[in-house]
Amino acid sequence: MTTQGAPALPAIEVRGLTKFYGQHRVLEDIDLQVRPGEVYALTGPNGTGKTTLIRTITGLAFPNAGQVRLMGCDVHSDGARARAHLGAVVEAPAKFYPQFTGTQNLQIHANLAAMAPGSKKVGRDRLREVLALLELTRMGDRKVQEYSLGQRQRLGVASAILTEPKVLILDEPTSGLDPLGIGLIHRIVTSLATGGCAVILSTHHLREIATYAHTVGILTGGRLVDTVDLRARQAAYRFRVDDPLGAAQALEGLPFVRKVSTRTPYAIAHLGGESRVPDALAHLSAGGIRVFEASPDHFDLYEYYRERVEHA
Ligand SMILES: Nc1ncnc2c1ncn2[C@@H]1O[C@H](COP(=O)(O)OP(=O)(O)OP(=O)(O)O)[C@@H](O)[C@H]1O
Repeated sequence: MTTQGAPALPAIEVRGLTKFYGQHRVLEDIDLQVRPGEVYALTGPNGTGKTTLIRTITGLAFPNAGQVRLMGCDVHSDGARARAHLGAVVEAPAKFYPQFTGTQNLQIHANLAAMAPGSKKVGRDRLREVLALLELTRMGDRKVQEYSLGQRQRLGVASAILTEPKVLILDEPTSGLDPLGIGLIHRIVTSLATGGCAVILSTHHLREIATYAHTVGILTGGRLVDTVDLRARQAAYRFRVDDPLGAAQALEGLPFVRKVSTRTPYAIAHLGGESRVPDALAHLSAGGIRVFEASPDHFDLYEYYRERVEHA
């Protein structure tokens, strides 16, 4: 993700999105932005609107109010140009022609993608490359009807990344995958984001997502009730001390301390990084605070989510 100089413009921009099914409001005034290189995980209880939001962001469903822009193009009024930047799996597992092989299905997808304005041609090398990336080389010449659920799921991700999109949107990409398959998807998503791709994925796998997403959006009852910046949360350290309030006062205002709070018997400080821990300890000692323990204050996304959803 871009961290220096002017922040990159959002690759995905959702403003004031509201959607009804009949009288039922499924999405209410959703705003979100995802920058190039950012992984945004969308989570929330069953039936709260994640798939509807993803369908609307990808242009498959129309909102009653609001706007979605992909790389600056409106996905509903300028759909072909907006989707030229997009790779997506919106229904899991993705739909394929069961009587054709995995390679043939990817070729069909590549041919359709080539019709989009400004698209580049996908060669056979790229087909082989994505099959290898998703560990499907051995299955490439087999009919999709012979694929397991997990293999079909991986073929869906292969088709989504085939054209090297700038925006990748995946609805529950790891459902039905075994632990190694889940790890594989995470590695692929991370590597695409490192290359500048903006990613939205919906998931119920909170503990895994906490290890590599940058941002988590919590959707309940069709409202985005919280947006959690995971990197900011994970920069916290806790100090077990004899006087948590005194420790917080000693740390507050130091140039490398971004935020301080207390949770007896701890003072929690958001530092610029691990290298600042000795500096913090020196200041605590100079302030007459006795420190018994210093450690990273791991953010428990699952616990946070539970509280947030229960009190939404
Ligand atoms: N085509 C439709 N017509 C009418 N109601 C719909 C339609 N699709 C979804 N809904 C309703 O919209 C709400 C949100 O559904 P959605 O599938 O977006 O939830 P979700 O958060 O993705 O759920 P899950 O975690 O179970 O996949 C639900 O109440 C659902 O019944």
